Amino acid sequence: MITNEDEARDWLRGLPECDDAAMARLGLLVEMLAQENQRQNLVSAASLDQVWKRHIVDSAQLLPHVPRETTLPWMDLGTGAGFPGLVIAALRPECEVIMVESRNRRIEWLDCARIEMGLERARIVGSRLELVESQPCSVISARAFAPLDKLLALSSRFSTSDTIWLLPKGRSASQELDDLRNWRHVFHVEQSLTDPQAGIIVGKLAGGKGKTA
Ligand SMILES: C[S@@+](CC[C@H](N)C(=O)[O-])C[C@H]1O[C@@H](n2cnc3c(N)ncnc32)[C@H](O)[C@@H]1O
Repeated sequence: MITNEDEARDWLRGLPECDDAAMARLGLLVEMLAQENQRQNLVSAASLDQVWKRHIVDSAQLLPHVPRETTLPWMDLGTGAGFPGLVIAALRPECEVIMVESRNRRIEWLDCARIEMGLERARIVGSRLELVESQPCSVISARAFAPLDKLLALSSRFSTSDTIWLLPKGRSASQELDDLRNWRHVFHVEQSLTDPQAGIIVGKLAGGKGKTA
């Protein structure tokens, strides 16, 4: 278990994706986030003191659940301050990472951070998710975006039967799975990949799109 910022950075350096350039991109993100947080409330002040552990590692821990050969796009829903989308893009800059965000100031921040970090293949889609054109994605992630049933209803149209859904839910993970209603029989949690400690729900939708709620 990671207890402090040094351990968080050490954990990151252990990832196969985390070379010096990736670490530099993440360092830049942390610096820019601290500055921008004085202008707009991107993350809580308390979590900014532990930004490597609470946000960077919390985002990066999704990567080991995606086989390296997976052909992306990776779509991140409600990216907000950049989590997990910007962290994934910093660690896999060769991949197309699509970040969907609806709030104007956050869209501006995400685009500015993307440019400063040199993430040419990452894309910010500044729109409500409901209005985004459908396209199949290999990975769909969402942190603190919506309860599971609503999240699946909003975004199943981006899923195929191979799409890996990565949903960091923390302590509410098992409760959210218990509360699944409309999607209970089509959303399959890949038990072998479920990490109860981190509270990440890893799953697939049977037949791609499930039942519309
Ligand atoms: C609680 S924040 C979480 C941000 C980030 N994923 C994180 O974990 O730090 C949820 C974000 O989703 C965005 N959002 C909410 N509803 C949305 C929608 N329908 N389409 C796109 N973005 C949305 C909000 O503007 C906000 O930035």
